[in-house]
Amino acid sequence: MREPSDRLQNEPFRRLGRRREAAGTAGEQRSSTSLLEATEHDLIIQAVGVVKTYDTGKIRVPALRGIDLQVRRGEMVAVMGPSGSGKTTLLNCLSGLDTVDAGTILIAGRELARLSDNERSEFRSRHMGFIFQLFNLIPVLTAVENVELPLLIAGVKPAEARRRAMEALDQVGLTDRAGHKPAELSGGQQQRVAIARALANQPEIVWADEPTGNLDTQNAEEVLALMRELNHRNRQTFVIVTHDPRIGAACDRVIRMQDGLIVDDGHALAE
Ligand SMILES: Nc1ncnc2c1ncn2[C@@H]1O[C@H](COP(=O)(O)OP(=O)(O)OP(=O)(O)O)[C@@H](O)[C@H]1O
Repeated sequence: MREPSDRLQNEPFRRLGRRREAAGTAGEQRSSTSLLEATEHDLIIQAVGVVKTYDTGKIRVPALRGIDLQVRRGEMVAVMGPSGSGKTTLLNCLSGLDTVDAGTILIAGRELARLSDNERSEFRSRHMGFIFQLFNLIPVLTAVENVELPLLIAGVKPAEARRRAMEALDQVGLTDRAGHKPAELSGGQQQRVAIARALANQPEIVWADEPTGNLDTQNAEEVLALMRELNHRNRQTFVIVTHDPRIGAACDRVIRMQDGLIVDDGHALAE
């Protein structure tokens, strides 16, 4: 899992380490504590100087213009900001779905950019879960088949994949809908299946891009409550891109973006 040799390899991360040493405290406590109290092991996301520019041939769009960010294990953070401010790009870059032009990103101590495509995919399937606005369920498969598919692809034996998929459906309260296809489920139920799929491999970190964007108010509230409960119960880290202020209010902190920059990392009060 974690490769100590991958960690703290460059100066910005070493500086961060020294700041924490100077603070001299270990930290199992969450939220109101500042980053200075976090141990290196506590930080599941460390990003320094991340730059991403889309080059469409005709125009160059500077989507991320120098992002520094740290997220602690078990935190639930919202990424908010105006349309086009770079939220989805940030999520895609942090999770290794997209490449960056400059800067360094460590996830659970690993620098994904240094891995081969296969290693990166394997790392993602072992350590990360993804939840998208449009659920991205496969229509011809039942709920349980949708949940177990990534496990089968990751090489988990069928019986074990089915057991874990049913357990994940149980966690999201959908055991009785395991045999239903997506079209036979409500939008909120479909998103809960997608959450079960994201959780089935027990990832350390869950990335969600507008998870309630396609849901009515009641379903959105249920999905939010579910994510919060799972975050508390399993101590999984959630990074949620959202326009929904209720999600922001329910998270441990809100990271605000504007024009490709983080203009507020939500730690101002704590530091
Ligand atoms: N594949 C792409 N090619 C070119 N430009 C892109 C691409 N993807 C995003 N962009 C541009 O990069 C900038 C950041 O986009 P991004 O989708 O990250 O913003 P966002 O904050 O998630 O927006 P929204 O809230 O509308 O989803 C925008 O100016 C967008 O037009």
